Amino acid sequence: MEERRAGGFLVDARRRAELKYMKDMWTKLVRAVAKGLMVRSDSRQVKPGEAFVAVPGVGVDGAQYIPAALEQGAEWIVAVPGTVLPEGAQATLVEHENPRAALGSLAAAYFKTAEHGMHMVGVTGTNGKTTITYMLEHVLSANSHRVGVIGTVNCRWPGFSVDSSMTTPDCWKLHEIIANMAEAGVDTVVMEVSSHALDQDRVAGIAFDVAVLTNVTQDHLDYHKTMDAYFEAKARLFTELPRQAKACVINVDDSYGRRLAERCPESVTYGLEAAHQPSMMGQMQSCTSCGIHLRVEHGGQSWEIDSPLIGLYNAANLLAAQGAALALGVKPRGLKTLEDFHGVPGRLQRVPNEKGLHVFVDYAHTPDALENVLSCVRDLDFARVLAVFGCGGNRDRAKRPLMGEAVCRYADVAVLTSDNPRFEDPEAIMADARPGLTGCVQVIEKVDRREAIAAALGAMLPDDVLVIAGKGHENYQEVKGERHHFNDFEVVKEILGEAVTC
Ligand SMILES: CC(=O)N[C@H]1[C@@H](OP(=O)(O)OP(=O)(O)OC[C@H]2O[C@@H](n3ccc(=O)[nH]c3=O)[C@H](O)[C@@H]2O)O[C@H](CO)[C@@H](O)[C@@H]1O[C@H](C)C(=O)N[C@@H](C)C(=O)N[C@H](CCC(=O)O)C(=O)O
Ligand SMILES: Nc1ncnc2c1ncn2[C@@H]1O[C@H](COP(=O)(O)OP(=O)(O)OP(=O)(O)O)[C@@H](O)[C@H]1O
Ligand SMILES: N[C@H](CCC[C@H](N)C(=O)O)C(=O)O
Repeated sequence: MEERRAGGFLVDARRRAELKYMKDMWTKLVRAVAKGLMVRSDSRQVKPGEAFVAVPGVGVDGAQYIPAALEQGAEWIVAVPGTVLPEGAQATLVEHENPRAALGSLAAAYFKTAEHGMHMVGVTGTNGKTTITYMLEHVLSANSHRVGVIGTVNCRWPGFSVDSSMTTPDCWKLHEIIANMAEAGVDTVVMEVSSHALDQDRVAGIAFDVAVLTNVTQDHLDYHKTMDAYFEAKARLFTELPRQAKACVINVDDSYGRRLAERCPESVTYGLEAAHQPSMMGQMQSCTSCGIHLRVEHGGQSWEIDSPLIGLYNAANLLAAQGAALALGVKPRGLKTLEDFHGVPGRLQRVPNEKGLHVFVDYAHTPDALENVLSCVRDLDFARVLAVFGCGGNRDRAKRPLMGEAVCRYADVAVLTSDNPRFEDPEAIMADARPGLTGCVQVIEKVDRREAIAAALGAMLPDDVLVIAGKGHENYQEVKGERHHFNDFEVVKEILGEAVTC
């Protein structure tokens, strides 16, 4: 047998022939998919003649469903090297080191993703993704782009909107949405890219023109285990070919942002702190309950933005949106349209009421977000700060006491309750958060979220402010796999005995 040394390994002729065969089969499969062959990653959906990609899942290995896919009539199986099809199987096996990435390539071939010629913008980071996508949609639409948005709240384009169940949809679905957007005449897609999605190659097959990093603070350690692994998942959007974006917009006020910027020397770096020498520098002229007045310097030019949004973190979000818009060719004078941007549903959204109470609904569900939103209202002209919060079940347990600490630091009254307990015991989740509340001025605990909101409203005095955190736009409470209708905004209005008008 002929043997040759290659890259330090012994490669025999048979293996080389096998590799060539696999490459040919892969090319044949991609061609067939480009012509309309359907690909499934769920065996239950396979129809005769189709292809099945066996994805090594987080919970279960898709390879165990190969026999089921064959029974359903799959004629192509894509699986990791070393997979053996059951005896007598008629299907063609195509080996791929990374079936999730293979699924992305096949989806791109099926939906002709690269041919649409759309601008693709990906926004990642622990907090601020949704806010920035809304800002970008606003400024780009005002500058003659036809924008489609994919994110936590919904997936939308002019004349169409559907609620989301995930921040970043599964790979095949994502390519399908992009194809639908192209058909509807969208020229720019602005999407949130979660760390889960990056880790699971849900954005495989998509070439980003612009990538934005907002910040990396504690969340999702149940999944990523360490902050470093969490950061590396996010970094894939910026540094890993072929996902690598052409223009990178990075927040260097954040320490992980600074780390990422070192790996992306050409990036637009933004920040509010001169010490970090951002290429796009924001200088706060004022930040009050009336809004933000921001001066921006970039590329030898400077301009000012007067935004009705409140909170220092929104100044950072405005910088991110501007950096991405500039990268897409918007001129500084076109950025002025951000002054008419009035906010995102469920993000520091006021609940107007006849009693004149200062009540806000917000989506803060991480320690950093709570810190940001509560410090923001603390600095405004209210008397006491009251905060209702809970921690999500089947998510990062380690963030729970830290969320409590963040609330304790800024709230005079902390109201601990439930927020999507999922498959966990809500009382046990509250017990995890409780240690963070030691030393709080006043703590109220109510496992039932409606009762918690009622208690907080009942404890309010006229000049107080109440932030109901964690659910934002969500209209459900998820318990044991079931979503029960629940919306903080509506619940406040119901408790106050008022009709919901917006
Ligand atoms: C924990 C997690 O992230 N799970 C994601 C993961 O699922 P998985 O790998 O565990 O899939 P699995 O259920 O084990 O199945 C493995 C494979 O076997 C296949 N299968 C399964 C059963 C069967 O009979 N036949 C069959 O072929 C499945 O179709 C799958 O391809 O891969 C799936 C496909 O992409 C995702 O839908 C799924 O997201 C679940 C639903 C989820 O809730 N994820 C959350 C945590 C999430 O991703 N959240 C982020 C937002 C985070 C944030 O920033 O706040 C998001 O982007 O939404
Ligand atoms: N730049 C920011 N830095 C820190 N906190 C922020 C920032 N922007 C928004 N927040 C806080 O985080 C909450 C969630 O904001 P947003 O929905 O924009 O983030 P997200 O990254 O999309 O969150 P998710 O990944 O859970 O969908 C807001 O309600 C606010 O409390
Ligand atoms: N995308 C986030 C949303 C959390 C929202 C909050 N209400 C919760 O349930 O913890 C997650 O799935 O972790």
